[in-house]
Amino acid sequence: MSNVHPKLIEVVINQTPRAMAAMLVVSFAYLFIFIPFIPLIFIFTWLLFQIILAAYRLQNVKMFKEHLQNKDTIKINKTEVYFIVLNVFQAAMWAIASLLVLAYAPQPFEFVMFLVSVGVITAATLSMSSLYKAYLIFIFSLITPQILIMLYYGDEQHIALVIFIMIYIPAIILLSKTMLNNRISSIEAHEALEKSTEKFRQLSITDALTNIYNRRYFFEIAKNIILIASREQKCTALLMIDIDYFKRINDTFGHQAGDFVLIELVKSIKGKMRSSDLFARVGGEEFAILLNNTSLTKAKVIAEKIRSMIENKEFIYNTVSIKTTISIGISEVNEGNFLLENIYKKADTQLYKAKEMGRNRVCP
Ligand SMILES: Nc1nc2c(ncn2[C@@H]2O[C@H](COP(=O)(O)OP(=O)(O)OP(=O)(O)O)[C@@H](O)[C@H]2O)c(=O)[nH]1
Repeated sequence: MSNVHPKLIEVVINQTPRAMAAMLVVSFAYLFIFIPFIPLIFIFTWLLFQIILAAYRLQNVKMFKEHLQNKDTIKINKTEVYFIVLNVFQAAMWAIASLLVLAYAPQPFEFVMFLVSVGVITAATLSMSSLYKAYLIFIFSLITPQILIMLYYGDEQHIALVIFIMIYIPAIILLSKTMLNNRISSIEAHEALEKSTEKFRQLSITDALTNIYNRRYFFEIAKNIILIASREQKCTALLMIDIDYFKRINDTFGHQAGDFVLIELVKSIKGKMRSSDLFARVGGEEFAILLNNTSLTKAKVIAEKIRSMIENKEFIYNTVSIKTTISIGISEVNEGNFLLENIYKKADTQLYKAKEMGRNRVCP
């Protein structure tokens, strides 16, 4: 990414249109104040350039938006350089405005231009200090001609203003730096909060042992999937899987070996699933798989593949080989059966049947 945080660029994107509107208001005020003194051709050409510059700066903001969206670092950096160039031009326009006043308007109108520059710098502190480099270049390009003009007059009042600006500029830079640091801290705090919220969300929907979804999340999401499937008239099937005689594994090899079998079994089944399927641990050694876009016939084939894979698998725990089997009950979503509770109950009944029929089998 660019050296500047995208959120800081977003601040500039939001502020620039307002800053341009204010800049044009001040430009028109300049026109009305100095029209009696400055030749029309100069003052209107100057105003025209200000309007063109404002249009370019709005276009610059659009480019920032586009490149931020595409996360195109190189183009963001280029747009930042373009932003700085446009700001230097903007500062130059105010320098030209001051020179026109110097050349055509009587004293003490140069003070008006001085105040305008101080006003523009103050506004820029609010609108563009997020792009700090650009901001510093802008304020120095804007204030240097003013200092030179004040020094050119050289009397007490003008020198007093130079002294004022020598105090004001460091103060406003300090203020802008504080504002920038506060913005960065609040962006970082916001990001940290988003990360921990996401982490908590993940924890709240995931089973800690097997890392697949938990029962609560399964019921939450399965309802929506079934609703969409029934609306789109797509078939969906539910597999209920239970490990056979799992208690024996715990009793024979220990609880940790049981945990190991659960983890490895989940990994193996996961390898056979599509990303659109919903796989969850719904009980101690009980799992549910909602197969999206799958008919009962297809679900039977998938269930049989999973069953035989587990039957043939050796779970090697600390050099000890553990063998196990699973029983699977199936039910499908159809016109008369699209309530999750009913579908779940049906699959559970079929699972119970599979157990009764001797286990290690699929019961549709
Ligand atoms: N290691 C381990 N065991 C668990 C976990 N959750 C549940 N169990 C055990 O799973 C076993 C389930 O036993 P039962 O409900 O009797 O079922 P089973 O022995 O699998 O027999 P059938 O289901 O009838 O084939 C119990 O001993 C539970 O303690 C877990 O997270 N880790």
